[in-house]
Amino acid sequence: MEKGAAIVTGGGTGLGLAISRELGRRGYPVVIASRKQEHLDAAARTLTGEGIQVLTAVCDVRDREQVKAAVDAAENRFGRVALLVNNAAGNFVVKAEELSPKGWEAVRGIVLDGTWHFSQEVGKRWIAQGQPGSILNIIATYAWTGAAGVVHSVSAKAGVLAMTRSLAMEWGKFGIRVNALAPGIMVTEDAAKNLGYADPAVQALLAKKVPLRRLASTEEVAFLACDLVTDRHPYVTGDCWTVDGGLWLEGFPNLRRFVDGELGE
Ligand SMILES: CCCCCCCCC/C=C/C(=O)SCCNC(=O)CCNC(=O)[C@H](O)C(C)(C)COP(=O)(O)OP(=O)(O)OC[C@H]1O[C@@H](n2cnc3c(N)ncnc32)[C@H](O)[C@@H]1OP(=O)(O)O
Ligand SMILES: NC(=O)C1=CN([C@@H]2O[C@H](COP(=O)(O)OP(=O)(O)OC[C@H]3O[C@@H](n4cnc5c(N)ncnc54)[C@H](OP(=O)(O)O)[C@@H]3O)[C@@H](O)[C@H]2O)C=CC1
Repeated sequence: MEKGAAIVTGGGTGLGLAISRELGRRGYPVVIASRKQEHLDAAARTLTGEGIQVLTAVCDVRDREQVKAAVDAAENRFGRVALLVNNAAGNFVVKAEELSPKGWEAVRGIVLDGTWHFSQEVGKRWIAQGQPGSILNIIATYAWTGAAGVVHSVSAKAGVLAMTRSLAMEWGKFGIRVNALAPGIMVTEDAAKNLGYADPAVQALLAKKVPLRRLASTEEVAFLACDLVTDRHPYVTGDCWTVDGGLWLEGFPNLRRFVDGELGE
């Protein structure tokens, strides 16, 4: 039987691309949604070349109308959406006292509002259609520990974790599962640039802080993400799985020290 489609926000780059590839390998047509056509086109070429069915949707997750259009396009092309992965994010290191209202708004809008827009848009359709579904929200361990230097992202990811648990409770009776995944540090292009760890020397320092003594690959995180969002674990809902090599137990790196020039201790 044809599987419903999987929507992956931010599916053109980094972890989102790895998740899209793994879902494709598991037989799901994927809909990759993000702002930049060039990200989507490059990813679509790669995935199509690997035999995966792909639809691209140019979409800013902060804009409800664009989100609705993306879900409409997914349904028109593949009949039904079965899975949603809210992976899109924005982030940069900033001193809390210097963060501008628009900087706060940008990160909160992408992470918290974007996750809400897509979740409600697919959730209400699943309920109206009498169909089950599964949502996975990509967060970070600092959603529960807090972290210095990224107050906007921390606050938004904590909101997403609370949203995950709340929607799991409300929508369980409709057969809708809602979970979260907290990856460890991965070297993806924009994250490494925006958060200041593009330099391999900095990556080596970060790896030393991880109990498993290495950073995460997008592939290993994607594998767990796909286990959680697909029907491999049908009794898991409202939970957050961590795949970070044990880093959060040691404490997330203090990014404020990076902007204050106190790197290296
Ligand atoms: C080392 C160990 C690591 C270890 C770290 C380990 C990883 C930690 C977890 C990682 C989590 C992630 O989410 S990684 C995901 C990283 N990926 C991304 O960020 C890709 C997408 N990012 C973006 O598009 C942009 O960076 C972002 C700013 C978020 C959104 O873009 P927009 O076009 O919407 O916004 P803009 O108009 O450019 O900017 C909006 C406002 O934000 C301000 N702003 C933008 N960048 C700013 C900056 N660097 N510092 C201050 N302020 C900034 C601008 O000045 C604007 O405010 P005004 O001047 O007042 O107008
Ligand atoms: N990298 C890391 O170490 C960690 C990452 N994470 C989380 O993993 C996820 C993936 O991050 P990663 O792959 O590293 O980073 P990327 O920057 O590669 O991924 C972010 C994606 O979000 C998309 N995006 C950004 N803004 C918007 C928007 N307004 N509307 C739609 N799409 C948008 C981007 O595409 P486009 O530019 O085309 O819009 C991009 O594909 C994020 O949720 C991040 O918070 C968590 C812990 C650690």
